[in-house]
Amino acid sequence: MLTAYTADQIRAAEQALMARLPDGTLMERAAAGLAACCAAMLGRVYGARVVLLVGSGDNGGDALYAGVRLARRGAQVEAVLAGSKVHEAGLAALRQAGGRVRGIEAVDRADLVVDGLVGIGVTGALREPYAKAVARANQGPGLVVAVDVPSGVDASTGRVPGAAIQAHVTVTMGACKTGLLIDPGAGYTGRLELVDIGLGAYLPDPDVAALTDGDVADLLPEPGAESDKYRRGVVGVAAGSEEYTGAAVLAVGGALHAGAGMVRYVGTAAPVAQVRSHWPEAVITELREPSLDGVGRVQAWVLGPGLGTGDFAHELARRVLASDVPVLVDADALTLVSRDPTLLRRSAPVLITPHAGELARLMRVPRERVEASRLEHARRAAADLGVTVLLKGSTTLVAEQDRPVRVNRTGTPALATGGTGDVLAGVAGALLAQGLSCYDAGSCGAYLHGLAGRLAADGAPLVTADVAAAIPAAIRSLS
Ligand SMILES: NC(=O)C1=CN([C@@H]2O[C@H](COP(=O)(O)OP(=O)(O)OC[C@H]3O[C@@H](n4cnc5c(N)ncnc54)[C@H](OP(=O)(O)O)[C@@H]3O)[C@@H](O)[C@H]2O)[C@@H](O)CC1
Ligand SMILES: [K+]
Repeated sequence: MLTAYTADQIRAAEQALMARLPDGTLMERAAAGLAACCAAMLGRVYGARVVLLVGSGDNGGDALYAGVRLARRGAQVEAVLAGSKVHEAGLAALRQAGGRVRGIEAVDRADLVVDGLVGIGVTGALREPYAKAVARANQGPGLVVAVDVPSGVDASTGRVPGAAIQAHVTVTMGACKTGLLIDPGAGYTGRLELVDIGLGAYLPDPDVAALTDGDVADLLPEPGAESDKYRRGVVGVAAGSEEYTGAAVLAVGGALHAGAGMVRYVGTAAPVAQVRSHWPEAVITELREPSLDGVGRVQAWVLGPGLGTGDFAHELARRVLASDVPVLVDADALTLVSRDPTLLRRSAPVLITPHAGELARLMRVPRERVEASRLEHARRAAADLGVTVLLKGSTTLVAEQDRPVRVNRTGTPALATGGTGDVLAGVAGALLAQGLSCYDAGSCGAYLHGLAGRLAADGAPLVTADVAAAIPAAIRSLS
């Protein structure tokens, strides 16, 4: 599990650790780790041109002391001092090691730019001259390594209120910061490298966490020898409509490939015909009325993809949500719920799976506000609605009250095509039916869906049906 922390949590841990160590020890450790990463990026240190962007705080200090180490190995190190003050001891050490102070034009001929403008101490949008320095470094020819956090990214939230460094690599000190995992900040981070400075024992419960292959393998249920279809979980799928038949096919496909013991599909004539021809193994009830009479037992429901938003869909949603099993609420069902919030008054668990626009509608805020502060809105929706929230996007978040928000890091831009959300709903619904909590089903579902998207795309555009088909390969790839 990759865990991440807010700036306040990091600062508290650093203070506790620093109290037990001689002055300067942590910065020395940070600089040593940073210099090693820079050397690895450069390949050959001797003769390389390294430009340090140095702000007025300790983030700049880290950059200066890393510069000292690189200068001692023969790099030509130049420091651009952007702040009103500078870490004086660090600058003196750099000068002594042969480093020079230069203007910002130095970045135009750098092999490597080390961004030490601001770290966890930033507040608000970058001021001048930092913002101009950032723009020039981003356009320059050199590789860019961010110290601790790309300057301009809020370490605690991932918000990017103005200019920000676009890093190839971010070398983060002690522990990962939340803002490096959450968009838009995650998009500025590049490859993430963690330098151990001994903070581990002083860290509290994480703010956010990202699952790894091993975590997901441990969380997924393993069908034992005695498993029958009921024990492996029966998932009900209420999706598709006369207008939208494909969503039903994709949601059922996602559920079947994610290990559901059985899928019971309910829908009207047109989607029923499609589901029947694609998935002969699905057990189908054709609906003339919005009723679940005679549908049989399920352990969880997937509700909403392509369902429509008329009276029929509303009544069917009401009946599904009146059941006493977990329900995953997606797509059109989210529209129904935002129009009629009483639908969510139930005691069994609910997992909602909105994208930013759908969450904005549910929370009655502008979409841009959700996009800019995804973490805050996912958390708030979970608390206000009393449900588990899976907020889709380039980094999908799963929020539940009093738990670290789970961030999914397996996503791929290839998945930004129509219908992939229907597959995800089926996958996560199948995991719910197999007994996973909303929190685990949502985060494992997003993880597998991302892996399957990568396998299905394999460097080329993908066909959505291939994502469902790649779920078993994604599960096999975990071990
Ligand atoms: N503590 C430790 O043990 C360890 C800490 N470590 C390192 O220290 C870093 C934290 O250092 P920090 O606390 O000095 O803050 P930091 O990120 O350098 O920024 C503060 C400066 O930024 C400025 N500034 C703020 N907002 C701004 C804006 N919008 N636009 C422009 N400027 C702005 C503000 O300037 P001022 O307003 O004072 O002019 C202030 O002086 C941390 O990320 C890690 O790299 C490691 O060595 C490990 C051990
Ligand atoms: K930085």
